[in-house]
Amino acid sequence: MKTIVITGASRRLGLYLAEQFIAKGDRVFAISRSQPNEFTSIDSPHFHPVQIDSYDKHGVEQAVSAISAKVERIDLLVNNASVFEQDPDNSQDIETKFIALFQVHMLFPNLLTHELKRYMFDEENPGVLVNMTDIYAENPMPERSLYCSTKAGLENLTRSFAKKFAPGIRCNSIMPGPLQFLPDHTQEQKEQVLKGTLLPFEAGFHPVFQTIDFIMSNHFVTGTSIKVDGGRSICRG
Ligand SMILES: NC(=O)C1=CN([C@@H]2O[C@H](COP(=O)(O)OP(=O)(O)OC[C@H]3O[C@@H](n4cnc5c(N)ncnc54)[C@H](OP(=O)(O)O)[C@@H]3O)[C@@H](O)[C@H]2O)C=CC1
Ligand SMILES: Nc1nc2c(c(=O)[nH]1)N=C([C@H](O)[C@@H](O)CO)CN2
Repeated sequence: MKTIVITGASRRLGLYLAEQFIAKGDRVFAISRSQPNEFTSIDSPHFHPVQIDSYDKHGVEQAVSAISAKVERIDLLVNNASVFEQDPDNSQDIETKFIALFQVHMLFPNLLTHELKRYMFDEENPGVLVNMTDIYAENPMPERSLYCSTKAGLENLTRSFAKKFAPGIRCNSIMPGPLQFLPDHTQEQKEQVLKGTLLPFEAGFHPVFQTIDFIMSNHFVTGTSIKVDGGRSICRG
């Protein structure tokens, strides 16, 4: 049984990963700001919801307090929480929005990783860190510059972590493409995205689970990023 910590676990990819690892027989600490109904249907003594107030320093303290009381070893930390928002129309709102995105995409993952690394660091059996970034970290959408730049920051942090923590922790990122649209995506937006994707379909979340499984099983992979994007990153203009 492995011990897995996932942030942003209340819905979509985070929830999917939690369910998959529980189904595999692993122990999961699901960090989220809310306790969705779906959590009650995960009927396992190895499922541990960890509720936090927000993705900031206080939230890290809440998560670490709950997790450290129950673990001696963490095999995988997935920094998954994310805010997918357009840039504000009003430049006066940039500071507030930028700080919020920085907190979720960079500060929280950084602080949480540093607080939990003592449970992951083992030169004989390195723990694994996976940061969820985005293909748009490399080739940004100008209308989402705050989102893209903070995801790019998480990309860079991942490489720093790989250098800092080797050989005791292996640190990598996953850059997804269109996994699953959000409810507020219009049909036109969806068609636009898939038209610019070599494999033009919503992949769903399983390809990310498969990629994490690969990263965990391959002991010579660290400091890199794996695109799971249907070829969108070489196709989008
Ligand atoms: N879905 C896709 O097609 C793609 C996804 N990705 C990346 O993959 C990861 C998972 O994607 P997906 O499941 O769609 O992510 P979501 O947009 O569904 O958000 C995931 C989690 O992030 C937290 N979150 C969302 N909005 C906010 C907010 N405004 N303030 C604070 N926390 C928030 C929530 O955590 P909580 O549970 O605590 O509420 C939520 O469960 C993300 O890092 C995303 O950037 C990248 C490219 C494509
Ligand atoms: N936190 C999120 N980040 C991203 C999402 C999402 O739903 N939540 N979705 C994308 C996809 O690119 C989607 O918009 C289809 O293009 C990017 N990041």
